Amino acid sequence: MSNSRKTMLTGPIIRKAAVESLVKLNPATMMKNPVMFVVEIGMAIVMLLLLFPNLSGSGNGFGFNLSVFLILLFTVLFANFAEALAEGRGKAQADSLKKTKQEVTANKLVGGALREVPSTDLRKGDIVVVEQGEMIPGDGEIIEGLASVDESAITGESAPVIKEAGGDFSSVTGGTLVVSDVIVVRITSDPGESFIDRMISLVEGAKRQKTPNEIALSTLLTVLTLIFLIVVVTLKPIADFLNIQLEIPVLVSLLVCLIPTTIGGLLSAIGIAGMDRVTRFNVLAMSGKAVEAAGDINTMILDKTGTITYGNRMASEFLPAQGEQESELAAWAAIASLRDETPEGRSVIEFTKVRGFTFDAEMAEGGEIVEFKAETRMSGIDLKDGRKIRKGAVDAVREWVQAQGGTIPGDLEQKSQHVATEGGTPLAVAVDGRIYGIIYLKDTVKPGMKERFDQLRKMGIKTIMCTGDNPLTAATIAREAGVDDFIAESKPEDKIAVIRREQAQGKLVAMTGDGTNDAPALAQADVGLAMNSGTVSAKEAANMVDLDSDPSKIIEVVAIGKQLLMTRGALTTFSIANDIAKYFAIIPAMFMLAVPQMNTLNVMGLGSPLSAVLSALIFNAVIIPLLIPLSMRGVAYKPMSSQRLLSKNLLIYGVGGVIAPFIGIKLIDLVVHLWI
Ligand SMILES: Nc1ncnc2c1ncn2[C@@H]1O[C@H](COP(=O)(O)OP(=O)(O)OP(=O)(O)O)[C@@H](O)[C@H]1O
Ligand SMILES: [K+]
Ligand SMILES: [Mg+2]
Repeated sequence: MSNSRKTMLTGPIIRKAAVESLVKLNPATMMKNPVMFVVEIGMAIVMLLLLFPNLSGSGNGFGFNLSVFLILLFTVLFANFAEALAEGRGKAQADSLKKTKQEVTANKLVGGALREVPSTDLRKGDIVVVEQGEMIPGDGEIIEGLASVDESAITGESAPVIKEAGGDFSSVTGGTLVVSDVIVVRITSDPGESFIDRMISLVEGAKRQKTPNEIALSTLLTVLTLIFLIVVVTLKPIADFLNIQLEIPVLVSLLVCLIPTTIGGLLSAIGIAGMDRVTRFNVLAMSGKAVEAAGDINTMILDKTGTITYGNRMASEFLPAQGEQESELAAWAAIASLRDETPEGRSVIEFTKVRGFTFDAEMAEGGEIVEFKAETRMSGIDLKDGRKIRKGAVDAVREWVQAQGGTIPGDLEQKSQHVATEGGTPLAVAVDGRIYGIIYLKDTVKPGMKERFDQLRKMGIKTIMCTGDNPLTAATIAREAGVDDFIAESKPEDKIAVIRREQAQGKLVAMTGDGTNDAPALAQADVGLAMNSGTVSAKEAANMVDLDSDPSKIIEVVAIGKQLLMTRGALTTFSIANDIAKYFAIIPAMFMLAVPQMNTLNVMGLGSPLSAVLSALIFNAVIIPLLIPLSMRGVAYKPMSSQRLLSKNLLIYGVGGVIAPFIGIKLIDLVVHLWI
């Protein structure tokens, strides 16, 4: 994983955050966080009383008021610090990304000749030539050639990757380096809209918008704050009427202790840190909403090949049909694969050679290539002499042969079933109306898949495996990997159908994809994770991009999303439970201040009424920085059902939240009482 994305909380980031927390005191900024804004106003009122002591009546003395003022100031600063710290890490990443975004000279193709232009002048649709040792000047798609590209600037992965025209590995990113060969690239983004630009603004949080969940929660917190504000403000005239003296700094302290300052101070840090965890995992989420949606996923759609299995389906056996020769089957299989650049195609040629079979490569010259398509599930070549050669999914080839009036060998079914029950993929090979036999493509389920699917099941997530393979292979792999359900012989449009079906039942669906034909499904899914190696259209349709191009990462992304939602829930519970406990410290103290005979209310045995108020206020302030590490790291997460999670968290953070202030305030009071 990238070093730049592993940015730690270093000294400079912490120092910058400290300065930022002062800058954020600006009321215009504070207003965006109503809970903390109320604290700031309270602080301003107490400051006025400090400056103009005549404004209030007798008062509890300068020392007390100064203490209240300072504690309130630190309460706001702590909250600002939490947010600045969370933002700081992103800004540091953005800085390191900006360094990679240097202007380079591009070789633009204009009217058949090359012209040198600055990369910033490139527009969508321009064609550039990039040679060995040169930086790719902008995002684009290779239209000619093949090259190995060092993408470490964005992925952090130092091993170069092969990029080539056509297919699913044709997209290149500006700022990455061509380490060998030459490619012709069609630019696909205008200046300022490139992938790196988007990455920078994402990690910088420039375009950070509150997610629907966050908005709902902050609305709730604002309403709570308003209610307490009204309660506390009306307390004053009532007390005056009863001739009970309630000092303004005490009322402000009461208010600040009652309103949900802990979660109010940490809320945005939790959200930013959640996004940050995803980024450090080398996944780019286009919005916080996408990350949260990942946490709420009910259904996950996974490809078989490359996601659940390694995906390097290799030819490993030729099974000639009855009466056919293995050598002939091998030769036709190889000729059908001569121009098939898929891993499957290459492996057929490779295997034919390994087995020592020969074939006449010249036969293919002048022929018309039939590329592999997920829709037809076949590939091959139409020879110059009129013969048509195909290899592909057994049912597809069978239909193709029958359509030409050919016959189907009696043992075809049994042989392909044999391959399928072992979890392999059978490819039938045919020339015109004659089927020569079957190629056995082997693939292996990635280790640890069963455990991961078990975890998903515990989280209550249903997994559906989609594959273009036949039902028997699909069933074997599904069983081996432990997915809940599978769809075999699926075409790209079937994925959309599955997603729509699940969504119609009110489910949130996640999927991964890389090809152009995955793009509509990626857009339809609530969480669409595209592979960085994939096509531009797939990446644009998705709301997340995995820079490491590992489709099975979707499982961890869901876990990170869940952790974000849980962290927010846990700290909200803790915060509100805390406030409840504070009543017991501060309300008796208030009345004891006014009516000393009410000493029996001092259930916590606190030193004095004034030290009780200050201790509650200090606890209220320091709990914020104490919880910063938890907000940034996220609460510990074990896969289990939402129901169990909820009750577990209510127990830990609810009960813990009620108990903690009693202990904390009591301890603080022991020290504070020495001064007051
Ligand atoms: N290069 C190829 N030439 C001919 N047929 C192929 C080739 N590659 C795959 N096939 C056949 O086409 C079917 C569909 O392939 P496709 O890659 O679309 O889906 P898949 O890899 O099986 O499923 P997924 O990638 O969704 O897990 C395969 O099961 C196989 O039978
Ligand atoms: K509070
Ligand atoms: Mg595939």
